[in-house]
Amino acid sequence: MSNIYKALSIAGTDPTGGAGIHADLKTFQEQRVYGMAVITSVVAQNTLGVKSFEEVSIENISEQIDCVFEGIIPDAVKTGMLASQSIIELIANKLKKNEVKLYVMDPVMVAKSGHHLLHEEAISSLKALLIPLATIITPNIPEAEVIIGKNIHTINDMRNAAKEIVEVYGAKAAVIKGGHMQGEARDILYYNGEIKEFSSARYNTVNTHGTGCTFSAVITAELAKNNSIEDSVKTGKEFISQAIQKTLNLGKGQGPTNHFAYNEKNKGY
Ligand SMILES: Nc1ncnc2c1ncn2[C@@H]1O[C@H](COP(=O)(O)OP(=O)(O)O)[C@@H](O)[C@H]1O
Ligand SMILES: Cc1ncc(COP(=O)(O)O)c(N)n1
Repeated sequence: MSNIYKALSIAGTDPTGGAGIHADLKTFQEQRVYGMAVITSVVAQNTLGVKSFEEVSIENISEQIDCVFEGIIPDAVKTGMLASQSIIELIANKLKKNEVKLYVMDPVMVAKSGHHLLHEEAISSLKALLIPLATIITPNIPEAEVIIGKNIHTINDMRNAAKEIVEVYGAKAAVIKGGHMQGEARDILYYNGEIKEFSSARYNTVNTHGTGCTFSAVITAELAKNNSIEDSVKTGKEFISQAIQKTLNLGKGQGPTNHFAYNEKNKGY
């Protein structure tokens, strides 16, 4: 058997399997990376929206993380829904203590259904404590606006935001996702002083629940396999475009994406 690469997701749950930890583990598996998960928050949600969530205690999250690092050291770590300031503080300490070198930060703030998944007062610690640790941060447009405190209307605004998040807030790379714009779905990467763009057609579907989770999980899996930041984003974009285009049409509201589609196209299974 070839080398086994391992990835860890630290995030919230989705019992219907479209977003959060569930989407991340499916994605790691599709990308042939051994998947692990630490749960920060148990969310009651489905394709119609979020009903409620309960945060896991700090003590328990801390022990979950210690259990992972005691036994199986991940090659890359991603974070998704972190819910509170104290969880953010804990995760920042654990990432530092365990000398995590490849860290993908999906700064989850508000679900597509409109429900807040991060307490407002936690945003300043997210910026101060986690962004400087990130190998790459993957905000959507509303999240990037909150981070930089400016509105984003154009592709040029997206380029400036990606640059600012790296140069001012301290991430190594930033990719601003264009799912919330009109026209082509264009994502903008700023890394190493350069802007790179990744585009696809915009598919006319409501089934985009968990797109950001899945996209950042692909990037995490690809980084875990020692791929470059740019190649990892490119694969993330190809994976998510297929997953949106070949919709599964599940649920009564905003359905999940199709995690099978990328490998069905590329590997024939
Ligand atoms: N309707 C769509 N058609 C094609 N790509 C899309 C569509 N919606 C989102 N994407 C892509 O999915 C990824 C996730 O983007 P986005 O929806 O902005 O993230 P989030 O789930 O965090 O809000 C990005 O690569 C984005 O360009
Ligand atoms: C646990 C969890 N994490 C993240 C999202 C965001 O996904 P989306 O914005 O597509 O609803 C979510 N709904 N649930």
